[in-house]
Amino acid sequence: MSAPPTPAAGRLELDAEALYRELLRGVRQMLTPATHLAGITSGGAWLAERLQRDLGREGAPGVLSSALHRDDFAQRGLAASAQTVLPFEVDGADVLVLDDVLYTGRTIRAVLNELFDYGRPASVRLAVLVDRGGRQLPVQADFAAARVALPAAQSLALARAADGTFHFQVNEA
Ligand SMILES: O=c1cc[nH]c(=O)[nH]1
Repeated sequence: MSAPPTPAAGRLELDAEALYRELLRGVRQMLTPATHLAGITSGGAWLAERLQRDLGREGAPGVLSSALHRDDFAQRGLAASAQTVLPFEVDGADVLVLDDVLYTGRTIRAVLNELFDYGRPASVRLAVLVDRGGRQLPVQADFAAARVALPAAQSLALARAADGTFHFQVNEA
């Protein structure tokens, strides 16, 4: 159900607002009334917040932080990043995890551990704005609004303007 691969352009042009609309369409098809959205901080949490609103859902979505379960915790320590907030009962829940960019799969592994610290969900699915390949773990998205191939030297992250609109930040290492 994911979009076909987008050919990697020499100069990457990713329209985050267009991809958001594609994500909204995909997520709408994945939802049941019992599904809870939970976004990975920070880009995924922004996506979940806007999706929750655009889907006309009550309350706030969950926020998941990978900080406590990162496999490089020893090197990085605890960054002053947002904390996990899950405003629903995790036991038995159907959880749809949102993230901006799926890359190695390590963040997803970490937030799954985080989620299971709060309970035993009935199911967990993953929807992302961009799948950039480069997986190091057996993780896949149930929905990706776009698939792109990027050189390892480039980092890609979602940014949010003051008016709430999205764009991508591409950085050369
Ligand atoms: O656990 C994690 C998550 C993201 N990136 C890493 O290198 N490790």
